[in-house]
Amino acid sequence: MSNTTPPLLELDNIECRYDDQTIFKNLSFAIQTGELACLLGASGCGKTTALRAIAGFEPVYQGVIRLNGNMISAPNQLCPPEKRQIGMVFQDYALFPHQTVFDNVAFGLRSLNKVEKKERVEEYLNVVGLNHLAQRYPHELSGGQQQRVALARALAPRPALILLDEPFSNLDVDLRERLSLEVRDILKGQGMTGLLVTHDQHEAFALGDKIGVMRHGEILQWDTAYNLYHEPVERYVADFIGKGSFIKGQRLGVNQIETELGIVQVKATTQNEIGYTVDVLIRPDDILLDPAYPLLATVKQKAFKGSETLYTLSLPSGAQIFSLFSSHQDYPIGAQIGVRVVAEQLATFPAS
Ligand SMILES: Nc1ncnc2c1ncn2[C@@H]1O[C@H](COP(=O)(O)OP(=O)(O)OP(=O)(O)O)[C@@H](O)[C@H]1O
Repeated sequence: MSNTTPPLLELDNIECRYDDQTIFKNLSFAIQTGELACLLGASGCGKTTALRAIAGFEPVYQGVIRLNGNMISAPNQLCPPEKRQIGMVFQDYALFPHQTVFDNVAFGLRSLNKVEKKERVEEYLNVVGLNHLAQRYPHELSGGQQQRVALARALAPRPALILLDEPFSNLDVDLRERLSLEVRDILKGQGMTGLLVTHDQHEAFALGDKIGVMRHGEILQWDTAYNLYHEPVERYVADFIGKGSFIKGQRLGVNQIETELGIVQVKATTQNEIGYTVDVLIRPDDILLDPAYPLLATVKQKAFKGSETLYTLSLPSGAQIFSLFSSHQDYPIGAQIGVRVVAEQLATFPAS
């Protein structure tokens, strides 16, 4: 999408507070039409507060929030939540327990007549694949089905934006991953723009086109899952996203580092001068098993993951790295195996 397209949602230097506690200052990001974005961060970093400010449940003390170019929040100016054209899906589903699935989805459709309402509810129950359960009550549904009803209810009024607040965290791990991919397909199928907040990176990876990693009310990196994983701009992001470890190296050139794993290619940076020691981020998938390679690593731990096994390997210096090998390549603890780096453009950080 061209940079000149105005974003559907724009947060411009937002500040939110609870009494005298500032949760964030100068929070800025934008979401383009049709994009699914995600705020990812540890508990307490301010994700839900940001979502509530966008929904109109929290005032802003500085900055402006715009939806479709229109100001919806500014200091002392708050467009009411029900007038924002924003749908919400909550962690606890928030379905009305004494209403059927049909009536739950019909909740936001008061402006439609009976026939239109029936058509609209059926359309969105169809979208989430639950038309056959229209007359059930929430307690007669599984957690995944309840969350699909909540999604249908949020989508039925055809909002401009949908906000999802940790929507899968009450579900078991398998279902969580399956449902997040399913919800992504549903939202993409509807051309919907969405913002998810979560502390679960797998959920964020499954759903988000763009992910903002937050810490203490600040977005450290707003990027694709691939870039957050392979090209983190901050050490915190490197640690927070995925598995990995750091090994020491000496800079030979702008994009070459000498390490005990050999000379590795890194992203060009002017961060450190030639000869300086840096920390190189090594992800498990950067390491290849190569029996012919002279560098031997010792197996310290192994965790069977089904199709792959995650090995913790110790290098001659004592530094530890992780590596994912096919589960057919089975090595006992204590075995010595040849390994080498296969990745290019590894990320480096000032030595700790
Ligand atoms: N209503 C409130 N009154 C006062 N402080 C609050 C209120 N809601 C949240 N906070 C505080 O604001 C900070 C940010 O909370 P927020 O819920 O936005 O974080 P979060 O990243 O969504 O965390 P979690 O993942 O645990 O939901 C926390 O320190 C929290 O204790």
